[in-house]
Amino acid sequence: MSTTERAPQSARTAPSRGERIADWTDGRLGIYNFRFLIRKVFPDHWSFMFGEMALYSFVVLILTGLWLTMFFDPSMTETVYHGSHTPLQGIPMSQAYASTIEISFDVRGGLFIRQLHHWSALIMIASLCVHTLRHFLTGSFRKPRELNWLIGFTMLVLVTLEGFVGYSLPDDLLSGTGLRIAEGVTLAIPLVGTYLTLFLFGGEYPGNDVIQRFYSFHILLIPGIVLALVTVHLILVFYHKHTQFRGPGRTENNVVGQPLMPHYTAKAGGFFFLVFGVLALLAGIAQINPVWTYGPYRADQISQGSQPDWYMGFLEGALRAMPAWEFVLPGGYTVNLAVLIPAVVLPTLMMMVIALWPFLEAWVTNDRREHHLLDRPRDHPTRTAFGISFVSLYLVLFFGGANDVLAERFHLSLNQITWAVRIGIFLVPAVTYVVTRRICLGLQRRDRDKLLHGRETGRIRRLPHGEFVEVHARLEREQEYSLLSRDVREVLPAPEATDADGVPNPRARKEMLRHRVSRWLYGNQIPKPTREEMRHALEHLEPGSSHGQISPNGHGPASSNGQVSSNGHLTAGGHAAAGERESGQEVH
Ligand code: HEM
Ligand code: HEM
Repeated sequence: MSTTERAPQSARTAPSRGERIADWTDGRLGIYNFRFLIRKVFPDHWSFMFGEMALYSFVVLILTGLWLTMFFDPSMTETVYHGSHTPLQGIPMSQAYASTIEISFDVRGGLFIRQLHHWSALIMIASLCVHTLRHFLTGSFRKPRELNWLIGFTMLVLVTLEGFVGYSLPDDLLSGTGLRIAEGVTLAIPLVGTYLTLFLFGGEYPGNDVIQRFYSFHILLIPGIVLALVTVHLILVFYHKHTQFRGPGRTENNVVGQPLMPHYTAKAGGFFFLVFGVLALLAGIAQINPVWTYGPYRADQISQGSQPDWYMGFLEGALRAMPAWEFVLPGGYTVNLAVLIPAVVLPTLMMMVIALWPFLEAWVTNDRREHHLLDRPRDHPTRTAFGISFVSLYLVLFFGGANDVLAERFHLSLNQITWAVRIGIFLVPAVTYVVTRRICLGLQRRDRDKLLHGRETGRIRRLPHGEFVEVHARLEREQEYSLLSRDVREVLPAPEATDADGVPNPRARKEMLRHRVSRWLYGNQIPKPTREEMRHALEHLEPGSSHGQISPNGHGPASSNGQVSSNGHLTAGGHAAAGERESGQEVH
């Protein structure tokens, strides 16, 4: 029985308008059940902002794209230009091109919105590349995020395609040149190439349909799929919770950061306007895709010196570097290696490597644990070296795509540049791989050194026999803890060819392969100092300044900037509680 007496009707205050609205909405949508989201915790790290940048650019793309649909006419029907841009007066062109010129010169704010749309596309794809690289280098793709990695990867491919389809729409000379290449590449795909070309172009190139078809893909199909995938992607980020870098108070079982309301929402909101502002500034002052200078597409002309958008540069470079190889199969079927290898096989291989890497790593390590703590790139020298050498290959191909511009600007021979690119494709990634790996191992060695020999204090001490030495002090406990908590993977043991009874091991070949790949990934690492080594080292080091104690269970001191853990508790003194993931238990 309740002992609380009901307040008289007159003493109860009437619910405010806000409460009434909240009550009404809750009655229909059950929003009160989602109140736990308010305490959802987001860790803080600058590298997490690239995903947000991509997201905000996507929002700008949708808004500006909607606006452009009101003025753009995706028709290839020929018209004669009579608008306000005098150099094009009286020139026959498609309505798509004429409407793009009209958007640029006659629609109020048109050029700004077109440029905003284009700049957002460039920045979105650039942020996505950095976003992908950061996930790769920190190992955030490991269990349970493999599926989210695949979803992200699909979006990367789709958004790149969306960009290409987008800048094909204005039907100017540059877009037509790109479309001509796309047609050649589609035709070179064995078996299905001709059918695909027919589907895209509706007949002999350039046909009358391609712009109309690309338009449907561009404004409906691709953005629709990307929007759906982004939603699932973000729901999964919420569901898995964010990863975080190792540090005091951070474990595989908690998330330390700031809650969604009000901190994260305020920060994310501010960041949206920052991204929007920078994009608007670029659109306002930096010219992009001046289609009126290229002229309308004509099949007997190609655009000279103009370049595709940056994200297509690597494909163009691969095509330009490839020798003109082809052979004819019995029956008269020509296999065009000059196009097939650089534009189909190479990008497919590159994409497969990105998409399947998480599964390769999981298979090699036989690791079925969940990972919520991120690796520092140096702690995985082989993975990091592989990722950076991949980027270097991308860059070589990218510069190869600009071989004509480079030749003209630097007064070099086009053939020499092409040969440099051909050699560079093999040499640069190999050298980058070796150098990056050595740098990572060097950094690991430096970390070990800092742990065992402390940090330099800048204070010189004179010993009784006259020698001068610099005093080394113990690292700060937080840093010491972060360095010591590094996850060192073991190389899988080589399998025995036979068991104790001499029976051959049927899985020996598979296990040997696994052993070799794991040796490649995890072999030759710099070991962490052992407990004994640390104890010995600390006896000789001056005690450093400390902001906390390393707890006996090795969790280290909690962070001291007033952060909360996933269970939303803020512990006394502003220290974060290392609660169990979502369970609300405290470990400390
Ligand atoms: C990831 C999303 C998107 C990307 C990467 C993208 C990219 C592009 C690019 C690079 C262009 C060429 C712009 C230029 O003329 O210089 C373009 C044109 C266009 N886009 Fe998008 N876009 C995206 C989404 C959308 C959406 C959602 C819509 C409509 C709802 C849209 C509508 C248009 C229209 C109408 C044009 C032709 C007008 C023009 O060329 O100025 N876009 N897009
Ligand atoms: C339209 C494209 C994309 C958008 C809007 C997007 C957005 C985001 C955002 C806002 C986050 C949370 C913040 C962060 O960790 O950076 C995130 C996390 C994540 N993204 Fe993406 N992303 C996209 C594409 C990709 C791509 C291309 C990949 C990888 C191939 C990827 C893999 C991931 C993973 C694995 C996470 C979870 C990481 C963690 O919890 O630390 N995403 N994404």
